[in-house]
Amino acid sequence: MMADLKNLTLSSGGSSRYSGDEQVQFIPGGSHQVTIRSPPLSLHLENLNNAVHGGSQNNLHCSCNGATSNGAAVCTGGVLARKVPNHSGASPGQSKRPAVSLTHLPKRPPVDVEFKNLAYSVSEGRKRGYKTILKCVNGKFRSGELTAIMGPSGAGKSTLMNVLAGYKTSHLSGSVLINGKDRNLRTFRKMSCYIMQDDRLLPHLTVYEAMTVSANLKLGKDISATAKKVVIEEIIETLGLREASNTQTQSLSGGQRKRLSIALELVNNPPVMFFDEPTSGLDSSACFQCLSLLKSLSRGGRTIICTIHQPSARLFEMFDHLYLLAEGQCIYQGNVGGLVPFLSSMGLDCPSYHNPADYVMEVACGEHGECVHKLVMAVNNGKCNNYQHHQAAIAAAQTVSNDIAKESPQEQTKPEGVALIPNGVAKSSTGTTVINMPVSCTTSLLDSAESIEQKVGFPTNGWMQFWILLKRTFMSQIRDLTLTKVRLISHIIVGFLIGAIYYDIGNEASEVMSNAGCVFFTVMFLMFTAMMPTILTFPMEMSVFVREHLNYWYSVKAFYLARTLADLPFQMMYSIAYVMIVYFITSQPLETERFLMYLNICILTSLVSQSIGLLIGAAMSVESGVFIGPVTSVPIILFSGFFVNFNAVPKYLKFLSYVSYVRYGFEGAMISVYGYNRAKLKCSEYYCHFKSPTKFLEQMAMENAVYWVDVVALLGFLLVLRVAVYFVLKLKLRSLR
Ligand SMILES: Nc1ncnc2c1ncn2[C@@H]1O[C@H](COP(=O)(O)OP(=O)(O)OP(=O)(O)O)[C@@H](O)[C@H]1O
Repeated sequence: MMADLKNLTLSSGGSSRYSGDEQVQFIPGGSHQVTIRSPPLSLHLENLNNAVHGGSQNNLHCSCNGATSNGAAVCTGGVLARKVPNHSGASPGQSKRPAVSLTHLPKRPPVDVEFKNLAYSVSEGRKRGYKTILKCVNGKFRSGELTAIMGPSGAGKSTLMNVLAGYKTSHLSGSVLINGKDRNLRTFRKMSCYIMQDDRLLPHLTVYEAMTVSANLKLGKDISATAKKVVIEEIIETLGLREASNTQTQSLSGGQRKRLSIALELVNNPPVMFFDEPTSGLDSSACFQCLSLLKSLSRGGRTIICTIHQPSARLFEMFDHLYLLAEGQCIYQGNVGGLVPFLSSMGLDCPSYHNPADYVMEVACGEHGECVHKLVMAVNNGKCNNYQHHQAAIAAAQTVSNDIAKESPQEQTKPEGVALIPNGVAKSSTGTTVINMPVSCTTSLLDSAESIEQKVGFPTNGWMQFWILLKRTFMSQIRDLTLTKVRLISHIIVGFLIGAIYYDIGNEASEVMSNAGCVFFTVMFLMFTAMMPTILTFPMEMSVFVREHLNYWYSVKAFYLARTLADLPFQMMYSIAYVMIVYFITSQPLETERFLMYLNICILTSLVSQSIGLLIGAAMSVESGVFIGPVTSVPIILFSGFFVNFNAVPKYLKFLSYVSYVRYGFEGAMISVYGYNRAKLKCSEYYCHFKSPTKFLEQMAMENAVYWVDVVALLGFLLVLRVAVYFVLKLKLRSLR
């Protein structure tokens, strides 16, 4: 079908106002039908062409020939045929949706990123020393350009991008210059963003809620709520997320997730945007849309840098600038069009009809001989200097326009069954391919008069960050079925089950051992139900935290405090539900004081367990955590005082009893029900050895135990573990550098 499209040439003409009703249908060979929504005439030709085809691969020069009349031109076999009106409900008098453009984003200056003699190594252990990943590379990524960093697997693409984004700072030599000046990492991190390959989003927030959190955190309190709303609306509209704005992120498609990731970062209008493999996991149509969006962003004056593996010829041509790496060295840098001539000049002729991106990857992998060294030398000797400047950059600098692809007003009147995707291609149920042209193109996003020097620090103060994150975490928890409803229900069901098993034994002298088992099970149950879900869920929250923190949304402190506090009421609710059911069904002493003591110790035990879950979740992956969590619990349980009497533990192992927090939980719970001179128990058998609760406590080696000591010990564990988690988070962030 693309071959047929090559002959289609529409030339510009008509009135100066885009009616929103025009469409040209093209039927090559009669089997396919392409509907091209016409753009406003003010649209830059190149942008238009790029947005539709990502370059000139098919030599399709689209402009609007007669497209201003209320009709459609139908081409059969490449010949324009009769125009038919777009009758999909648009009446002449119908009010049109105004073209939406990003006019309300904060003004930012254009930023060029340059690097000189950049070398980066990683330690491979004491014996093996350092491995050099980047070997003295130089380059410059300009504003207004869409730059691709390409190279074979392991060439150092991600490393170069991480270094430029400021995510890797140790074992680094050389310099990174921002608009010709040495990079100040803190200010640079504020003016750039990094969109990772895997879209790390909180699953239970809707698109709009996620955008609101981003705007509240990134725009600060100087901007009013109304202004923030305008920014959010604009971005949602512009990135084609309007229909999904009330959809939870877990239900978004791959392309929508990618666009949301971009939208979240676009809120404060960063002049530099890094993308790690933005097209991975997307189908060819979504890849095209994604790159069209990136290209549009670059045309707004931004510096867009992305790593990409092996783009199709169509996608490859969408890039303005190419930076090729092989074995940690640069083998080409310059505009995309210059690649083939450069390789030719080096005796490497790309065959006709061969994707240059494929060819250069073969070259970089050594499939055409050992030529990497030769290319590196040529680049170092300035042989690619002729291919440095790209027409697009110059055009962008002149127009400084934001031509982010937009839904055309026609979308309001789109035929049923046609899924329109802004700035891209959509398939209708009838097999018609619809290409949406951008309609908004005239907004300056970047202000070169702005200084790149900015205030250091987060956009919002610590308390505000804490408050926003607290609300967000709370909302996420409430909506998380597994985390809240299923946990609550399981606590209630198990509570009744245990109640049924140990029914009415709390005041029975002949059942004291069974009752101790009931108390011990309570502590164990609360321990595992608090720890394991945390081990499973916290790593996912961590990945979102890492992305947002590294993109300078908020501090570690604010995140951690909010996460810790948001969890408290839920954890307490589960424990209260379980303890209330079991306590009363099993007929434990009906004294308020004892009940509150029992409940208090159970809640504390569950909070300590949860802290261990946080520690494990913060320090390691889910796979390791689900093994380490239960395994480390074994000695803790063993020395709890239920299986082995404290007095029976060998002296050299006694310290393990002191570090077993379950011991304090179990001891405190036992004292709550049997301590404090509880009256003699009733005996319904001929002889009951433990009629006196004190005697039973002696048997359990708990006669000298003090309830408040257990409480203080558990509080101590809680405090130490929570502080430890904070430092593990900090260390984790440091280890990423
Ligand atoms: N911490 C590390 N320790 C040892 N080697 C490392 C470390 N980080 C990266 N490397 C190595 O550095 C090289 C470059 O890695 P990088 O991830 O930058 O490659 P890449 O070009 O992005 O590859 P891919 O396309 O497969 O993602 C690889 O050989 C990798 O094994």
